[in-house]
Amino acid sequence: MTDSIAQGGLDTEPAGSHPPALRLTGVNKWFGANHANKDVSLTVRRGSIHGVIGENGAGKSTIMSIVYGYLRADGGTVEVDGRITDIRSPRDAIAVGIGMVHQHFMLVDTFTVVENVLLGAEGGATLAPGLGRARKELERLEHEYALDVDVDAVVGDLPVGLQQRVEILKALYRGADILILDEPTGVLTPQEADHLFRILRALRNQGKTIVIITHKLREIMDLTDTVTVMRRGEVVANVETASTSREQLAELMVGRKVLLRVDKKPAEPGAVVLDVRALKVVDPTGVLRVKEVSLNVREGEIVGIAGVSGNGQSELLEALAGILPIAGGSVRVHGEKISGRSIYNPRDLRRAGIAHVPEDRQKVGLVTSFSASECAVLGYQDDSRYNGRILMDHGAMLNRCRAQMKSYDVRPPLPDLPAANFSGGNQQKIVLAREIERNPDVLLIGQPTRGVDIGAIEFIHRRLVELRDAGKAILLVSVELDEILALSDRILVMFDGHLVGEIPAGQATERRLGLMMAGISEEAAE
Ligand SMILES: Nc1ncnc2c1ncn2[C@@H]1O[C@H](COP(=O)(O)OP(=O)(O)OP(=O)(O)O)[C@@H](O)[C@H]1O
Repeated sequence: MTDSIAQGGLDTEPAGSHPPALRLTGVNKWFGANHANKDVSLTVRRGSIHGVIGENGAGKSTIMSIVYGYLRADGGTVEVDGRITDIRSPRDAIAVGIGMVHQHFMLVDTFTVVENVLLGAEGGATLAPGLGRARKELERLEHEYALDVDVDAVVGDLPVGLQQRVEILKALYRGADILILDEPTGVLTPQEADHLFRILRALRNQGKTIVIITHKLREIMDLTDTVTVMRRGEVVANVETASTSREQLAELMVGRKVLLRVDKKPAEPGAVVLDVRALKVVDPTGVLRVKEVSLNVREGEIVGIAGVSGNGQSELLEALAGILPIAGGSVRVHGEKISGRSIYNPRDLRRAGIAHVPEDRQKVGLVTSFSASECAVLGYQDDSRYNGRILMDHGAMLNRCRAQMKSYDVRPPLPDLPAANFSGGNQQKIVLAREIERNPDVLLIGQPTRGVDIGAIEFIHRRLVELRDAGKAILLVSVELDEILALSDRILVMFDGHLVGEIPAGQATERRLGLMMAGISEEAAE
């Protein structure tokens, strides 16, 4: 390990230089017996972009929640601009110039951008005299950092990427010099992510300091100046980005070498298992989202659906999983028609051999107030293995959950912990374990590795390929082109509710897919 990688290796300050924007020294945090942050020390230079990476549950969100005053540390110091600061609440954090953009935005949908920004800020949203001044200041900030936000728009009408920029605007308006972003690209399309990075670079160039938590090594390499790597609550490295590589960071994160590509042999597809014809799906607001889509998935193949989010692929998956009603067309599994019943019931689908890993694990995949062991049998409650004659067999559920936690390396391996208390990636593993371990004939899987760390991605991808090699049919929806390219044997591209093309995996390139995803034919792009 080189000197620059040693812990605290970036901590040297030449005499006479500015103090760092942020310095943490020996910060500890316990949740009961769980030591979530162990003597965490890191330094962030003023006017730099600093990345924080680490496996799921490594303690990244916890340490940043301490900096922002959501959590109290059990020891250690936080210095802002060279001064030890006691941050007891987000209000204290804002007062010393720290802003935070969360994964789940904290905006009022029915308010305009200006109103949202003023909400909770000095004076409040209803003080009319402040409104005019605030609008001017917001317009100035919006313009200075090219945020492209209409300050009079109603927030609920804005796409996710713009809502995120409203959060940035809000933090800047409150005087943030240090901006912390927790997995900001998890919910963005690639285009939105590019825009966000341009904004972050502009902020840095104006002297702001950015701390970004992400799982994506490509983002770390493209964007950051320095990186902190965490593992199991500890800092294992503080490095200059220019002196490291994706491979080295992956190894530091996971503690072993990680395969950054999927190792798989060519598919040997068999008979058609899932056969979808002229499927139409209308969303709950009455909009036709899937427009006569036909596709099939055979035994032993992974079919990937690529597309910019919002083009109907999520609704397609949800309809096949029985969550959204089918407005037209047919779905057959092993030749037997399963659509068109009066009640389209997810339980019937499970009986037909379909398993589903939904895109939104928190809303659909789990009940976050339930324990992990309850979540591990969700949807399979009538299985005789867990269902006693009157009540659920708690012992059997615990054993099942423990076994799944072991084979999927869920941390912490505590079946009684509420699902809400697991980190995002570990929640995802709980859902995956439940659905994959059923050994389904058809697996419908949406965004399988969203928010999941690199070691777990390797694991999940390997599991999916094993399932394929065992002759199962897998339909994958992902907005991550890397993931689609790495896993799929055939790739279908969806645009505006239609399938606009099919490419065998060997012939797919990012450029070709990107054009099709944007609705541009290859001839037109030549
Ligand atoms: N409110 C809480 N109560 C109990 N344990 C918690 C709580 N919040 C976090 N933890 C635990 O603390 C540890 C660190 O979690 P944290 O969310 O900081 O991880 P992370 O590195 O941000 O993970 P991810 O990448 O999955 O978001 C985990 O073991 C987690 O289960």
